[in-house]
Amino acid sequence: MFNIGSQINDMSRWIEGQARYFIDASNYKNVSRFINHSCSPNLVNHQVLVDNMDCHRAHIGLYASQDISVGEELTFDYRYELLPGQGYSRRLMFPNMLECNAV
Ligand SMILES: C[S@@+](CC[C@H](N)C(=O)[O-])C[C@H]1O[C@@H](n2cnc3c(N)ncnc32)[C@H](O)[C@@H]1O
Repeated sequence: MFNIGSQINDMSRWIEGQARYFIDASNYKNVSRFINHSCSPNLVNHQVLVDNMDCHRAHIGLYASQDISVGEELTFDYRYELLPGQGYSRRLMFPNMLECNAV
């Protein structure tokens, strides 16, 4: 059996401490590169293990957090941080750009 909890904690250490992995869309990208930031987004992100249980290869999945109308812009919160055992809290992915008044 795999210990998912410890793998998730490993992932939080990358992000909180010496992050060894990041997503760079300069060479390989998908449609998610067009999604803008919002402080009140209609998408949330979760790590998703695809094909294997290796958290080093986790995908970032974007999921609707509410009903979304046809033609409505999709947005997610760029502020993102994993905390051990707590899912995610917030950290600016683009620190110079986007501040939200509400935390
Ligand atoms: C992943 S891209 C999003 C798609 C981009 N707006 C485009 O048209 O290709 C991230 C960049 O979009 C811009 N951006 C994203 N959200 C924004 C927002 N809420 N307000 C202003 N600019 C935003 C910033 O320039 C940011 O570096």
